[in-house]
Amino acid sequence: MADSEKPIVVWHEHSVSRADRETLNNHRGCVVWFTGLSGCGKSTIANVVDQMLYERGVHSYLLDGDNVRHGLNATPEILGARFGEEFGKRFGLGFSQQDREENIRRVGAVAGLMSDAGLVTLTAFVSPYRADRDAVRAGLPEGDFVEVFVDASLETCESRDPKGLYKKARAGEIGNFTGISSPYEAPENAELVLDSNRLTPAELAEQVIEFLEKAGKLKEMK
Ligand SMILES: Nc1ncnc2c1ncn2[C@@H]1O[C@H](COP(=O)(O)OS(=O)(=O)O)[C@@H](OP(=O)(O)O)[C@H]1O
Ligand SMILES: Nc1ncnc2c1ncn2[C@@H]1O[C@H](COP(=O)(O)OP(=O)(O)O)[C@@H](O)[C@H]1O
Repeated sequence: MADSEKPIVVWHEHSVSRADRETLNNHRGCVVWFTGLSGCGKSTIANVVDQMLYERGVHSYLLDGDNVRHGLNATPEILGARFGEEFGKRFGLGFSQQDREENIRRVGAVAGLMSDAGLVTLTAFVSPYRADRDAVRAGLPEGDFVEVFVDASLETCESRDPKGLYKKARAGEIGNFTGISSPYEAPENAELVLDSNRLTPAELAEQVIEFLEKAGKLKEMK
């Protein structure tokens, strides 16, 4: 590509800084990244944490895999139904390793912007590949990424199966299904491991809040 054809994008500095926004919010921003098998409890626990933060006056937002895959990172089927099959194939994200990598890259970028805006940003994605999660961590300022492994065995998740997906995956109706026909790489150095085989979502959410408090993320700044 000739130099004259290269797209030119230049970073623009904003006058309101992250520190300004954190002072206004009276707490720090960060990314709390929930990862684990489908059905391990990511959405449920993150939702309880979100509610607890809200009640404490902490500005938070939950990015949830199932929801984000309806909009920003819509699947080929959803996009195809709206804009045509060709468009869906080009821009939609499915569940191949590469599509999951791009899903997590984009979510990491959005979560980074939201924490820069001073929000405690909660994310609930299977995010099965260690390298993808580590890349999100590496792209954020030191200490911003709090990895929370929601640890539930495949047996536990399969017995919950609220959407009937494991049943379909076992029957071969869904391919590349995490834990069945696609890998899950558990974190090796997560900030927090939640025992979702034994404890309730409320107990586990309490552990997340305690961690955030100890890590100084909820500290008053005024
Ligand atoms: N093949 C396959 N593997 C895993 N999960 C599947 C699959 N197909 C559909 N689903 C449903 O999509 C949800 C996972 O989306 P994510 O964006 O979190 O996945 S990933 O991080 O890109 O791996 C996941 O949601 P949760 O059950 O809430 O985890 C499933 O409901
Ligand atoms: N710690 C837990 N103990 C028992 N049941 C749970 C727990 N966490 C979640 N559940 C239940 O398991 C199912 C799957 O939870 P969900 O939050 O949708 O998982 P994920 O988002 O990881 O797919 C739901 O029916 C939820 O009520």
